[in-house]
Amino acid sequence: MKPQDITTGKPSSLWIFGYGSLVWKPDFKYRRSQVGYIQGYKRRFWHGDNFHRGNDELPGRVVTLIEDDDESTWGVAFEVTGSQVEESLKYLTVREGVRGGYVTKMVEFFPEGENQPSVQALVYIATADNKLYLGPASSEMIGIQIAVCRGKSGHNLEYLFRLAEFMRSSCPHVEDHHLYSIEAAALTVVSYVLAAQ
Ligand SMILES: N[C@@H](CCC(=O)N[C@@H](CS)C(=O)NCC(=O)O)C(=O)O
Repeated sequence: MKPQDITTGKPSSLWIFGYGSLVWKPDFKYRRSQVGYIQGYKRRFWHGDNFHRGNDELPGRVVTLIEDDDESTWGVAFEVTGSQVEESLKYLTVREGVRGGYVTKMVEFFPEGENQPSVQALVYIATADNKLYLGPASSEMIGIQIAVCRGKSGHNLEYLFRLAEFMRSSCPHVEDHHLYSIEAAALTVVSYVLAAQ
């Protein structure tokens, strides 16, 4: 049972699992963070984004989680405590929910390293019934789409490259073929554009 504030009944601490922009841009105050993974999901660039990294005419591509019992997804969990709980949830409700179309779920988070106990963590997932959901496409097509999209938070390429940078630096043992094949496709587009200039 999660510790609750006896006056408000609200949780006095909460873990929030990030696997996309949250791993490099949480933008909320937290007590501590921990690299680790969740089981039963794979990360895919199958969600559309018409605000942060795209617009209505050219929606960008961002990540969501797809259920798959044989897969796991690495990212970062952030522990928020006290007033940070309400502040982070209020912020993420807008960033992830209102603007991103994500819904919340509780999952089991496994910190990296020996003998670290798992914890329950809140995660934001965009499901296939979401109006922004784009679904599967080839790495080449996703790379091209990312290479030409930008939104209010910046270029879609930044979103892709920073996630790839996080995985290489913090999870070098993880071979995320989906992520790195899209990165390679986007870099090919960028190299063609630069060569044509
Ligand atoms: N929920 C995932 C994905 C989050 C995500 O990438 N959400 C987008 C909303 S569509 C976002 O916050 N983008 C901010 C940005 O791109 O700077 C996570 O835990 O990291």
